[in-house]
Amino acid sequence: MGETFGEQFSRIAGLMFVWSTIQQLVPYRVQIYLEKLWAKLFTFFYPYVHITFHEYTKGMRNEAYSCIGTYLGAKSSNKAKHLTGDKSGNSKSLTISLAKREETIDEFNGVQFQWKAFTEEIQDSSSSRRGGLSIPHEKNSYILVFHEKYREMVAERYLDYVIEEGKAIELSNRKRKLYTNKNGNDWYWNGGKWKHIIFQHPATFDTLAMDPKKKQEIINDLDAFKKGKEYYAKIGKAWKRGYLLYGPPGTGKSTMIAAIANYMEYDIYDMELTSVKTNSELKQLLIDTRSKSVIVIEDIDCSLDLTKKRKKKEDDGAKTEEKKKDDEEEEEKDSNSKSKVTLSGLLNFIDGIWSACGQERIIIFTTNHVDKLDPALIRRGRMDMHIEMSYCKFEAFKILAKNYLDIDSHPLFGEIRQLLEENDVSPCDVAENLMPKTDSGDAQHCLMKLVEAIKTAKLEKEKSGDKKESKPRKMKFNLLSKFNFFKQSAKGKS
Ligand SMILES: Nc1ncnc2c1ncn2[C@@H]1O[C@H](COP(=O)(O)OP(=O)(O)OP(=O)(O)O)[C@@H](O)[C@H]1O
Repeated sequence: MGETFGEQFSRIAGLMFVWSTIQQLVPYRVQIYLEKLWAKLFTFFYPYVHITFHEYTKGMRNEAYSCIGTYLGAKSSNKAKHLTGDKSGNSKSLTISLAKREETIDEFNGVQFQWKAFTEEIQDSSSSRRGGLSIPHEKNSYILVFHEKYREMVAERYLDYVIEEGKAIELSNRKRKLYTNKNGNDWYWNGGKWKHIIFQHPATFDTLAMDPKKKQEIINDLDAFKKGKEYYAKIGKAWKRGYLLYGPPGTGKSTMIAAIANYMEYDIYDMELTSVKTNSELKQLLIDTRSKSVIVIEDIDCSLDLTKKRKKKEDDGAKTEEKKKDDEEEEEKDSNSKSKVTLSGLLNFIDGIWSACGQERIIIFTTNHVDKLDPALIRRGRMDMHIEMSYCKFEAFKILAKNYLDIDSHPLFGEIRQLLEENDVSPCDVAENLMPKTDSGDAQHCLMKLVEAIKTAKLEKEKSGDKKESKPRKMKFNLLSKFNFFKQSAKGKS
């Protein structure tokens, strides 16, 4: 495979010329015989196979083309002479690709494969026919050339390898996105059902304050899921996993979502159910999501009145006809202003439709009130893991103290341990007190502040006589505002 494309083409052209001359000189019967001989001769003189990967097929962008481009760019950056560099908004670093008409050799299992970036200029004949200017546009493709004895290797291993490698490089190089189906201003919208911004959030499992054992269980589950492609295919199930995150406000449910997305290197789709009008719109939204993503429905109990129908059946038995009618009218008014997504629509969303629209997705529901949810929605198999995000106990506190104050121990730790055992304090409230307000704010000062805050909250609770109810958070932010805040502050710092 030392020849260039140019040399190969001139050899083919020579052979073609000989063949067309023969065709004109000999009778038809002899031509048929010669055709067979020609096929053998052609293979003998030119034993190479060409495979073309176009950028677009049937109007759709060909995923293989972009994976091949990424792979070749990475592999040939120190070999090919003409390369192009691109730093598009979606990529973390400079992307190198083969320049137009550039060739390169790739080696796989000791065999050499020749690649060429091919560009064909096409005149738009329809516009010139109508008297307008004919606008040239380009049709790009990559051509792979190999000796025909490697046909099997190419079909069974080499192409899979190139595409998988390309995907992996694309994944590590791309900026991840946070999508929403909600109306908003500063979102990038590409005509589909979702808009997006770049997802940047610093949360990791290291910074997440929770019981270390529980945390490890989640990490193990995610690891198993990541490696589960063959397993899910073997058992005939869609490659997806469902997590239900429940717990009081400020215990880190959204932070956990960010940590999961960062750990898995997935995009996030924040599904605002109240903006989805019908079940078919819900289905379309799901079909529009890409693999390697976390699909989140926050505060599922508030998004839809999923429990209404079930409860209504139970209550209806005890009502008078007049009361029933009044309630129905009230409900109708209510439902006109609300989403029409039903529980069964949502259940289809979780299992049925999944299999039809690709793989490798995690779906997360969050709620402050797990007891309000319909059991059908959260049964195991739909929500595979139920994760309780609870109040801050000492182990979780130590993680926050390390994150915020960079300390592993302090004389006040004993008292704090005791206070956290006796009182329900959310990690959010602990974090707020541990955050030094000025650069000179020292650990001692922050820990004292925390002790005081817990004691004051305890006294207030005792005064009001309500020992169980936790104080609701002053303001409720959705996932997008929370994550966008991190993005803005990261921008501010850079
Ligand atoms: N477990 C935790 N580990 C680390 N930080 C936490 C944790 N819980 C809360 N925080 C801090 O508190 C803030 C609020 O937490 P977060 O929004 O994740 O809670 P939430 O459970 O999603 O709350 P809500 O139910 O009100 O939406 C976070 O930005 C983070 O700084």
